[in-house]
Amino acid sequence: MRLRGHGLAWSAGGRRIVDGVDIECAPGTFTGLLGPNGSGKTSLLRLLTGTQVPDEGTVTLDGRGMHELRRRERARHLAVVEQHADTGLDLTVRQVVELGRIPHRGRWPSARPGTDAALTRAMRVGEVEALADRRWSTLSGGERQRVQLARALAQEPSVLVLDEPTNHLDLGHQIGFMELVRGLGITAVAALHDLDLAAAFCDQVVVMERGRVVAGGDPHTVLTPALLASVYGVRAAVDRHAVADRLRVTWIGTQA
Ligand SMILES: Nc1ncnc2c1ncn2[C@@H]1O[C@H](COP(=O)(O)OP(=O)(O)OP(=O)(O)O)[C@@H](O)[C@H]1O
Repeated sequence: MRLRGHGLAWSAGGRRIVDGVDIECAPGTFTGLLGPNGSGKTSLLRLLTGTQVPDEGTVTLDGRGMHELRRRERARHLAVVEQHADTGLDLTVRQVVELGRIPHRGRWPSARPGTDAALTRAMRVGEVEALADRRWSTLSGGERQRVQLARALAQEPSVLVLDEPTNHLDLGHQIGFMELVRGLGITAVAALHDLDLAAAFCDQVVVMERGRVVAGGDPHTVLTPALLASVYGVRAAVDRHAVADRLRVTWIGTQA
């Protein structure tokens, strides 16, 4: 599905947090949303998912207004992995993942646990089968992130929205997570801080600064030393790693 935000603006605390943003995520592509702390990435994602209503502008999913969709219908198309997700209840991992099935079957928990193929698949793909009977409250940060991804996968969405999904993950799981999201072949958009991961896995990156989009497009075109200096205030070299054959960002220092 095509996710599009047009002319999006949102203010809070007397300040423009998102300021005239246009963004388009083509079907089946992976978009990395980049930018310094406080630049508006989470706020923009909340507008795109319909969690927050924009003051100005529109969000559409395959041309239909996000707010025309009923909550359940929206949840059948679009899944969200938030930065600090919490269930509010002390559920087991299997129960948390099962929450993702509610939009499809309208009830929870399942009458016959283990018979839902989508649930079983999401547990397997998210690599959380071994944690199935553990209490959510006892999980590590990285384990919680993987369980939230499994819950989102259980929704069988066409669009996946992720807010800093790799921030608690070890190196192997970071790479595995990005490979997994890319391999799903669905429309995905993720706020990311790791520029190397974004360049390696995203079809396009969109860079925010003070609520505005300041650059967007192919990571290799967008992630230049000049952009990193102006947006992050960092002197950096950008080259292609000889062995990995991937774009590599090496920071040299902050700008004097
Ligand atoms: N409800 C709110 N009321 C007031 N200010 C807010 C509100 N929500 C967000 N902000 C402010 O808006 C700015 C953008 O926040 P946002 O969380 O979208 O940034 P971000 O790019 O996701 O940051 P980070 O990389 O640190 O996660 C911040 O300065 C934040 O303090």
